[in-house]
Amino acid sequence: MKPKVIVYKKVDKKVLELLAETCEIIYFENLDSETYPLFLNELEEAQGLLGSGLKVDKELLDQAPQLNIVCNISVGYDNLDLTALAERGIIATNTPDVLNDTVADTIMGLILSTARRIPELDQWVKTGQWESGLAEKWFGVDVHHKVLGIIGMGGIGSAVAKRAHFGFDMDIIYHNRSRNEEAEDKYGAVYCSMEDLLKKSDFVCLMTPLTPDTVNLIGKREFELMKESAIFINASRGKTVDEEALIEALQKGQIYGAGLDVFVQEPVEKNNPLLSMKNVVTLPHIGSATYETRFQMAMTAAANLVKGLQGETPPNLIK
Ligand SMILES: NC(=O)C1=CN([C@@H]2O[C@H](COP(=O)(O)OP(=O)(O)OC[C@H]3O[C@@H](n4cnc5c(N)ncnc54)[C@H](OP(=O)(O)O)[C@@H]3O)[C@@H](O)[C@H]2O)C=CC1
Ligand SMILES: O=CC(=O)O
Repeated sequence: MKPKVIVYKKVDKKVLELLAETCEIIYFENLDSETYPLFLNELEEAQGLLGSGLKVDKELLDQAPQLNIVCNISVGYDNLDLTALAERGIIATNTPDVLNDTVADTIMGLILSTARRIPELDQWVKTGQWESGLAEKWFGVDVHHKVLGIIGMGGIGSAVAKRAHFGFDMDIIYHNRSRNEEAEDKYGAVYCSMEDLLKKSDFVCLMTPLTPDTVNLIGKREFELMKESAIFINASRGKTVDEEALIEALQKGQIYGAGLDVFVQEPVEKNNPLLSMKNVVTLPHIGSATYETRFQMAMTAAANLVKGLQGETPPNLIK
């Protein structure tokens, strides 16, 4: 008998075909108030779970006595309670690397659109306000030849460094808990302390995972250390930043602007002050959201699931 797996996210039919070779699939294109109770019913017998964003905690796992493997269609896995999974002998996987270039493109987009005020000027043109030459008050700031500080020089951070170094002649500085010699060799990235990075960077790009160590990694003190001309970019997770402190730093003019793909609460609350700031560019967590990359991520997750259920070590096992 084929093992039963639940796919709880819309995926390409090729992904379902791959899974169908070895699994019985219960498919929910998304989980909402209507489908969630049905999902819970199926969980009772499920041996595998494939999707993204679902909070997999003790409470959920108590309803999944047959579960062997949880496969995230994402590189981040802060939605998983790894201790609860380990206690039950359930393995988990993610999808690193396949999304690095796409997320790095999104980050470069945030850097450029914040520095050059692209969304603001787009609105200015479309609302018929372009009636004469461009006054200086609409000027932006340069990106090229500036200092880019990357906090979290991993897969995505390195792909950002590559673009910034080769494409924009930027000087790259970075902070991790350990050195990334490959990024140093390839992109001339210079390792520095967090404090130095914050003081020296024209663009501060946060790209760490969300872990107990990185909750509110950037807060009041960190914004105070940044240059007044600094642009802060976050595409990691909303909770790596103290959002109140970010709002305050922007309101006080402690930093020049921010480009944000992630928020503490997603979807972001309509009354979040960040949404009414002209010097803040916001995106709805689209880092990896291209057809090609989401397809690759789902295929990677499916390959992990198949291997795991065959009793082999999946390629992207979370340790
Ligand atoms: N906006 C979006 O759509 C997306 C967001 N993401 C987010 O980006 C995160 C990073 O992804 P990825 O680059 O693949 O991950 P990697 O694991 O490749 O890189 C993470 C980097 O963060 C560093 N890091 C971890 N903890 C700390 C810390 N406490 N202080 C300083 N540096 C730290 C690590 O270095 P070291 O261990 O040496 O400290 C590592 O270099 C994901 O976990 C996810 O949350 C990912 C994809 C899309
Ligand atoms: O946020 C997306 C991810 O892949 O992690």
